[in-house]
Amino acid sequence: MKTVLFLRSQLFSRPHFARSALRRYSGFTKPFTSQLPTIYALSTPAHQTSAIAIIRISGSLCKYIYSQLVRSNEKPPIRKAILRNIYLPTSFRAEQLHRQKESKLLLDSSLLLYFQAPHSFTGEDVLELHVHGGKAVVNSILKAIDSLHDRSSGKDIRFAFPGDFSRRAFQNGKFDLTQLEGIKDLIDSETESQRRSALSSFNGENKILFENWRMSIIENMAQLTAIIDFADDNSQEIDNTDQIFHVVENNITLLRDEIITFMRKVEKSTILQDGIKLVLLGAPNVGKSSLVNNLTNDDTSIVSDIPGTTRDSIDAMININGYKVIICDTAGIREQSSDKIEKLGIEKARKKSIQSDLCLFIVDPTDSLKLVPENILTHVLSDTFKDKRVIIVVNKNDLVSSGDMVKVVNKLQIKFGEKYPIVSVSCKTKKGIESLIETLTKNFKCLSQSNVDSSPIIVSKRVTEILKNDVLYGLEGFFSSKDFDNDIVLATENLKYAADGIAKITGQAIGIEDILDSVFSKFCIGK
Ligand SMILES: Nc1nc2c(ncn2[C@@H]2O[C@H](COP(=O)(O)OP(=O)(O)OP(=O)(O)O)[C@@H](O)[C@H]2O)c(=O)[nH]1
Repeated sequence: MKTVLFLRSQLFSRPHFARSALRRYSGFTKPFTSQLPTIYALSTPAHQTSAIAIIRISGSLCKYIYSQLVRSNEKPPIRKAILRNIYLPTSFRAEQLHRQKESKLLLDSSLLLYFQAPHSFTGEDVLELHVHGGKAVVNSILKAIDSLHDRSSGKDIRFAFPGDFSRRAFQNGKFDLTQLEGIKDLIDSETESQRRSALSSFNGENKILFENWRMSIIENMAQLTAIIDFADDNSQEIDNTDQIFHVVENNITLLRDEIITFMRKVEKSTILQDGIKLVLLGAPNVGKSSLVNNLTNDDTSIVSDIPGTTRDSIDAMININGYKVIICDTAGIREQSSDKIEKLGIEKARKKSIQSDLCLFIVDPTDSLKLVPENILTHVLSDTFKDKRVIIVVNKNDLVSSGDMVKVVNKLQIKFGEKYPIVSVSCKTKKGIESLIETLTKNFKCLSQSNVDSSPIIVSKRVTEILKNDVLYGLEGFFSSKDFDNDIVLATENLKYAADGIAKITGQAIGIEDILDSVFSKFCIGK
């Protein structure tokens, strides 16, 4: 019976911290973080001059700070922007008075916004100062807030640590960890596709999904626990133990498959964060560097009519139609090269093209005899290139007639078959560049999405590791209990391991301080 009690207590008594931390703050009690110091930080980039800079303050001393800075006993209006003069606070002024003769030292005239707990990002009182973005203005106001710290009179005010505001939002149940990581990803997004893929975490879609998974595991654990209960209770019999186990097994199989599909989607989407590796390959002088420059709108590569100008691979991070792309211009591959450095460059070009996600093979149609050099044909048709995405780009279409272009395309189709799309462009006139970008975008979509309709999903490395090492590990452990004659206790233990894993992801687990430290240390100050 001991086992049953153990399982039940594990099953039905949720971690106290998790329950209290995630319970939506009702507004009738103080925020869970009310005992913590009031924090402040510059929430816009530091050490930069801008029209406006935003200083954010969160905690129970917001109103006090407000009254000291505006030198008024009025209450700040809630969620209403107001223009106020900001002065050096009295405490600070006292030590400065011998230098400054004015009775009120004006620091700035700023827009102020006050959010009353719990209706703020952190769940605490929050005061935002939209000050003029000069370094001196910002520094003087930060110093002024700092001067109000006086622990002896209970005025505990300190500069925020990285991720402090988000941590409080989590502690007050405003967001779960996946949502906060989503906000971080959203802020870090450099391209449109990254922004879109951060949304599933940010808008709470993933949170709901993970919670459903956890509830499903717990429900199945409950069914198994019932078997243990009945088995121990001699007065009742349970004949269909195997049947119940079978139902649970089916449920867990479906869940495991769902999690694996989710992880595949995430894996595909990571390419959006890392950048799609696009390599340009071709004989010397076909226009590789010109194409890089056309796609980047920049002079990233040196363009010259001397064959072999690019002797090494050049990487550049560019944004093509909302996708982060690491474009690599390589040394032109030619059969005979006596130059040692050029030879090394050619070898590197081959390697880079093998490691790429997508390869653009550029050809020059003006010399149909040298259209596809033998060594390049062998390379592209080799086994290492078997599953590679390749687009054949016929450059310099301004130099050939449309009739000749048809012949060139036919010739390419004979050599490569119908496997690769062929796009004709001119880096000189820009004709066809739009259509090439369209073809590229279609390929980027396929590379980053499991199917065209599904949106890419980005979750943190922390989440994928827990899904793999805890959740799937626990579920696999459940299946292995079959080898032990459907050992129900072992099966339930494994399911619990998986459920606890999900609790770690969302932040519902006991002893999550370490997890919190690791998550929020990656945030910036002021976030
Ligand atoms: N007419 C015309 N000339 C082009 C076009 N694209 C490139 N060129 C010219 O072709 C020459 C070679 O261009 P690059 O871009 O340096 O060629 P590359 O393939 O990078 O050359 P390597 O560095 O030798 O491998 C330059 O003189 C370019 O101006 C085009 O579309 N039309």
